Amino acid sequence: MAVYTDITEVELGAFLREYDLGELLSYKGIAEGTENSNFIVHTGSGSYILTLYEKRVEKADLPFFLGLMEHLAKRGVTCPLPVHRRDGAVMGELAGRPAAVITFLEGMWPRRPTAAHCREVGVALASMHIAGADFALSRPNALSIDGWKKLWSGCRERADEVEQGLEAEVAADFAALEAGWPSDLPAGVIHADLFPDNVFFLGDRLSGLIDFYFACNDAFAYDVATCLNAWCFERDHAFNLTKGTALLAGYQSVRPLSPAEVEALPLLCRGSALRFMLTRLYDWLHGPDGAMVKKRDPLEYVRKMRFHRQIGSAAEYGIQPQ
Ligand SMILES: Nc1ncnc2c1ncn2[C@@H]1O[C@H](COP(=O)(O)OP(=O)(O)OP(=O)(O)O)[C@@H](O)[C@H]1O
Ligand SMILES: N[C@@H](CCO)C(=O)O
Repeated sequence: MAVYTDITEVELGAFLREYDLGELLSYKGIAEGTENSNFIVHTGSGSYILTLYEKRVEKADLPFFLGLMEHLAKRGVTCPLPVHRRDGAVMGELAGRPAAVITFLEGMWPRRPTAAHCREVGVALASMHIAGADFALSRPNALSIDGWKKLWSGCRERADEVEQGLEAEVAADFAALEAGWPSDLPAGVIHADLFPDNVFFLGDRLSGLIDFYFACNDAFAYDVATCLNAWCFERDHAFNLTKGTALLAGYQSVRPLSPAEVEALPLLCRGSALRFMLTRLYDWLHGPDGAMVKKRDPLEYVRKMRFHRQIGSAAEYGIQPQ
């Protein structure tokens, strides 16, 4: 998170009067994250997270995101619960933004993920995929190939400012991905942004998942690909096979991947790397430059795109025969 939109104590006090949370004791902006404005709020009844939804979140999608958290929590996936207002609604408006209050999850995200963390994430991801099966709402993935193209058209001309030759490199990737992108893999509700900073641990035990604001309906194996990218590379950009093996084994201990999913994995990893490279590149070139916003490096994901281009089969990620 970040803080793009600031709020006053008076505004927040008035907003919280719509809830049954007791009096406002204190609140503070949270520096982490990039997408929305988040505050930790302490009231007479406990601690909560207040989120003001910023540019990438459509107000019309909030019932999907907030309803999904409630649905998953009821099925045993630990995640924040949206707090209902006195009138039953789960969202309101604050400082001109759609806003919601969710419960505070204990735990810390792992700054240096280990293979043990990766295994737990694999288990949690597969459990989420299964728990989402009977969620009544659906939402197409706005950041699949068409969405990538829109981002690309907004930064293509300036891509070479970030890395010489990037424009041509990405154009070639688009061609390969469009030609081979699978459309018939097992699909359902996916998290779509399950990076280490969205997974909390208490010691070695996973204590919860947060940040469902990219969740959507898409191929389950695409979510696995996103996690391989986010969890299994080292700071020197090398893929860590032990971590890949652990993540995939954890996932498959709950939901085995089909042969078609395994075969598609290298292309899905490549596509997911392009997706995160593009949102990072877009933000790199277009701001935001507001207070408490840390820009993420697009080149980290350019390196991952290059890695996946030379992968021959999913065995190189550590997939074990089931
Ligand atoms: N339910 C929660 N319980 C405890 N802390 C939370 C909770 N939700 C968010 N946070 C804190 O706020 C930070 C940012 O939250 P979140 O990841 O949802 O923001 P974001 O702007 O959507 O970020 P991202 O860049 O990951 O998309 C988290 O890293 C965590 O420190
Ligand atoms: N997880 C994303 C940012 C939030 O969507 C990234 O690291 O680029």
